[in-house]
Amino acid sequence: MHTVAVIGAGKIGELLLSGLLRSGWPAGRLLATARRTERAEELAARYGIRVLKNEAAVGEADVLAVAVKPQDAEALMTDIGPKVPSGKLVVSLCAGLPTSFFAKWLPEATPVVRVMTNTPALVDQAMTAISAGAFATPAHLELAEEMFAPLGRTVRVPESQQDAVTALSGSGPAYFYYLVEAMTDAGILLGLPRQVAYDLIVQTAIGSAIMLRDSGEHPVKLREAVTSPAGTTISAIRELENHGVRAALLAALEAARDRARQIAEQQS
Ligand SMILES: NC(=O)C1=CN([C@@H]2O[C@H](COP(=O)(O)OP(=O)(O)OC[C@H]3O[C@@H](n4cnc5c(N)ncnc54)[C@H](O)[C@@H]3O)[C@@H](O)[C@H]2O)C=CC1
Ligand SMILES: O=C(O)[C@@H]1CCC=N1
Repeated sequence: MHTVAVIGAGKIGELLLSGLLRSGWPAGRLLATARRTERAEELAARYGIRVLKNEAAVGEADVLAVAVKPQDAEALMTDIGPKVPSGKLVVSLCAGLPTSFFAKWLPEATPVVRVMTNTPALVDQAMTAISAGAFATPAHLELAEEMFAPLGRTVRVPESQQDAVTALSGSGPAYFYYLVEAMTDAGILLGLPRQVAYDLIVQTAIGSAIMLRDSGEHPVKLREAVTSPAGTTISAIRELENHGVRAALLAALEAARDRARQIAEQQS
């Protein structure tokens, strides 16, 4: 079994650590690094893992899961890149950054796998897309899948699609939470107590999501089944169309994809 070091264990790094532990990955095979001492102590106490300095972790682990903000990746790689022994696998969780970004600092031919996961990893329902960089072999992709499969679903995509994936599923949970927040407000507008409105919409979201996953039906069919002639739903749909909600979603995801590209340009 491989030893994985989560380099920069913030929100996403902690999701990976906790997911691996829930899946039975031995604590002795997990390492983490953190910038602040209090954070290091917190992680060690919470998960019973060793939290080391970056240099010690990169020396000891076989797999380096880089989970710092993209804006912190250059400083991190300048620091640790020359100290990474050859033969390690680097798994980047960073939005925007191509695998070629990391090659600049790593020993020649170090395999890099780029992944984009999302926060439902906390409940083992993540969507993780995995791409091979130049030197990553099928065995490296399998190892990355072994790490992320316990957190939810995994899919392989060409690296050229990762910015779109980031816009769609990486940021995706935020759009659904935004929708729930806005629909709860709508319930308040219609006179419902906040908690009642919230409970109604959360259960409706869960039920709708499970139907999307399990029914095998296209979302258009599922929506048509709710939309009665001259009924209530079509009145709401007309307003969504009048307010350009579909066009807003297209523009929003394009903006997220463009921001991922911009992050890469700013860091290169
Ligand atoms: N939050 C999200 O939903 C998602 C985030 N990501 C990606 O995951 C990465 C991390 O994001 P978050 O966890 O949200 O950020 P975060 O800020 O919570 O975590 C990053 C951690 O890295 C630490 N760090 C920075 N430089 C370091 C260094 N030189 N040595 C050791 N530790 C260092 C920071 O102290 C922090 O704890 C980002 O690249 C982001 O693009 C990917 C998918 C989803
Ligand atoms: O907002 C961000 O940049 C990160 C990447 C995907 C989700 N959160």
